[in-house]
Amino acid sequence: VGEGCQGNSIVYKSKKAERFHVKMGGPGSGKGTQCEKVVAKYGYTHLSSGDLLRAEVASGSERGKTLQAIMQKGELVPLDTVLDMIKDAMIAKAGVSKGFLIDGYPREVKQGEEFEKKIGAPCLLLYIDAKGETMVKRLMKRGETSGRADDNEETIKKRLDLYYKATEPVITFYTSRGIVRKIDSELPVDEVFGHVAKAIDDLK
Ligand SMILES: Nc1ccn([C@@H]2O[C@H](COP(=O)(O)OP(=O)(O)OP(=O)(O)O)[C@@H](O)[C@H]2O)c(=O)n1
Ligand SMILES: Nc1nc2c(ncn2[C@@H]2O[C@H](COP(=O)(O)OP(=O)(O)O)[C@@H](O)[C@H]2O)c(=O)[nH]1
Ligand SMILES: [Mg+2]
Repeated sequence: VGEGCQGNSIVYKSKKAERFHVKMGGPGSGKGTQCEKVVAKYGYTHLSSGDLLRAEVASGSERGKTLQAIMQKGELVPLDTVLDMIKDAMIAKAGVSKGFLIDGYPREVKQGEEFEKKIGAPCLLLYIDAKGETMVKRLMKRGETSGRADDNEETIKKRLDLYYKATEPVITFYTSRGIVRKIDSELPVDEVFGHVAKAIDDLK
């Protein structure tokens, strides 16, 4: 789609001057919560790779069954599957979107490289940072009502391990490009959002 700029949230800028923001951070750090607020204020299109995958599972398709087994174990779905879903969702909105907010992708450095080859380079990565113990506490609480098969103690531990091993290096990768804004997510939701909004406004 485009060319341009930088990702735990990443903002991409395309040839058409659309913007692509990427939001990253560990499971339960508050990405989804902050994305909703960004959508309300800036009107960007929110693409959560996890939500796209869960929609495929909910459809009951054969592919969804395979995905569910991977997600229940807290492992990563193959790169091409997620990238194709994001790309299709972006193409569907390309004409009408003010910009894209990509949540929970890339999960590993290789995914980031493929995203740039097929879609474009981001110009802002919002890194929503919370402590491991905070993320576990939030996810256990969310699990009381989320109905998500992966919000249980055993899978949460695996998701966190994989986050530190595979996903944190993505942040290091984009830090070297100077597009990362680290946001402290231990603060109350509205204060976190104040910092998120400032990072986005600073791009303008
Ligand atoms: N790019 C992605 C996004 C998600 N997943 C799979 O979907 C699960 C849930 O992803 P997501 O909804 O992004 O959850 P988390 O970031 O772990 O937590 P949260 O919903 O709280 O953001 C992951 O554990 C993983 O199995 C994946 O493989 N690749
Ligand atoms: N105390 C507190 N809780 C939060 C904050 N952000 C999110 N949460 C809660 O933490 C849980 C995980 O948040 P979510 O947005 O789903 O995180 P994600 O996994 O990164 O997408 C939810 O139950 C939220 O209500 C925050 O800034 N402060
Ligand atoms: Mg989420």
